[in-house]
Amino acid sequence: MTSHPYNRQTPSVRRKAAVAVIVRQRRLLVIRRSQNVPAPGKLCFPGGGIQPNESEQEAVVREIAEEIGVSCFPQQKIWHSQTSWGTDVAWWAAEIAEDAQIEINLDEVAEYFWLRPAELHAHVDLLPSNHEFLSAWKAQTFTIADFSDPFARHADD
Ligand SMILES: Nc1nc2c([nH]c(=O)n2[C@@H]2O[C@H](COP(=O)(O)OP(=O)(O)OP(=O)(O)O)[C@@H](O)[C@H]2O)c(=O)[nH]1
Repeated sequence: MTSHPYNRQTPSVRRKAAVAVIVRQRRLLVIRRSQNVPAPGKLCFPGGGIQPNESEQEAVVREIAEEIGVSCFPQQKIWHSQTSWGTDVAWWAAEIAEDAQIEINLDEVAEYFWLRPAELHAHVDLLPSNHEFLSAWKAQTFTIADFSDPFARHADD
């Protein structure tokens, strides 16, 4: 038996999740998970499980409202993966208003940051499945609009 935080899931039930990749000035909106949820203290994108009869976009909108208190606008599905613990994850590029006031829900989120992709990739607390996402982005498996060459040093960094 391993002690993986997601091992509480029944193997026969394939969970589905959707997350929001929100970019501002070449930085990604990242949350640190609270101590009350699985994988406490890990860094990841806002998002969560898709409920029955809910689309991926609807799940993104609901989870972002619940976790960081803002309206979000899913733009494009950029990637899809399956975690080592058997969850299907849909990765959505999404936007929030420039003047959106982020208010985290402390039950679920300990803090939030805007991080460059390279900073996130190197972060010791990054959720393992998000390493795979960043590696796939680096390998240009997918692209994100207005954010080409995400791992290159940039004059504004
Ligand atoms: N929120 C979030 N979940 C992610 C990311 N990457 C990733 O593999 N996941 C996986 O997606 C699944 C849903 O995450 P979650 O634990 O935030 O969802 P949730 O709050 O709805 O959990 P629950 O359905 O048990 O209440 C988990 O298996 C989680 O590990 C990410 O960047 N953000």
